[in-house]
Amino acid sequence: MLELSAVSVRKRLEGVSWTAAPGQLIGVLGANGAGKSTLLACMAGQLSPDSGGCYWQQQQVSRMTTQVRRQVISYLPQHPSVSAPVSVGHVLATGLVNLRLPVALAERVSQVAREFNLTNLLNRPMTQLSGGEQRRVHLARSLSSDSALALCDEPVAGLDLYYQLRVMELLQQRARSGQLVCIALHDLALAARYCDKLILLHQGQLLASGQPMQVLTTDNLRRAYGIEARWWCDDDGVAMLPTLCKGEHSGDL
Ligand SMILES: Nc1ncnc2c1ncn2[C@@H]1O[C@H](COP(=O)(O)OP(=O)(O)OP(=O)(O)O)[C@@H](O)[C@H]1O
Repeated sequence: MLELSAVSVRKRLEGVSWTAAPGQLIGVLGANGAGKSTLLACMAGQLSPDSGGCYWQQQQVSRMTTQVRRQVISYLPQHPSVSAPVSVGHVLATGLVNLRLPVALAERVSQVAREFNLTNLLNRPMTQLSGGEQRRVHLARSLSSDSALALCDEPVAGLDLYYQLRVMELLQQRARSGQLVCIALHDLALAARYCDKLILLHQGQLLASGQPMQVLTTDNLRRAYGIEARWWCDDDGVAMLPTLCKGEHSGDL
């Protein structure tokens, strides 16, 4: 069980509380600057809260050793960086912190590469990939470990439509196999279609949480984003047409 209890972080997040059980795909939503990345970084133990706490199986994340945290939590930040000109295969292998045997490691790297259509890129340096290809490598790396909690900040940003759907399905599969997966997301239709539960932030505070259609209400969307939304749903999925609210805006444009 993941439990956030009245977490506040340097005026960027204020008193956010919620819980989530393993086996769920959780979407963290909100306008630019709402606090999504701050929340994920805090859950990953990259930022320590000023007050409150983030607990995984009753252990405070900020008090875990780095080694334990890397075994329990995989975290894909919004802007991961690779400083050295390393190959795709090398980046994938560094994500497999829980595997020690070289044969098992090599097999798992091939498997992950196949899953994310990266087999042909395994020997290429990261610096020679397109933005979307680099994103897929980072995603593959963060989802390749058998950590119990996976945190991904905007996993589908910069991906084409095929890979957006493919990645959302993979994230859903991870959740169905028992992982707790939390992602920050801007696409509300993908959130409605794939996530089990949504957390909607507004100006660093929790505006709503629950099942997608309980959270994505007209009032909440107007308040959080300054938009009106029209929805279409059928057996194949969910689509949304957003329009700006007349005479008001949630941002600072
Ligand atoms: N390193 C930092 N130091 C101080 N304030 C920061 C820092 N990073 C972000 N902030 C501020 O904290 C608030 C929340 O930022 P955060 O990155 O969590 O938003 P977000 O919801 O992820 O936004 P986006 O959708 O634009 O990625 C914003 O007001 C931002 O300006």
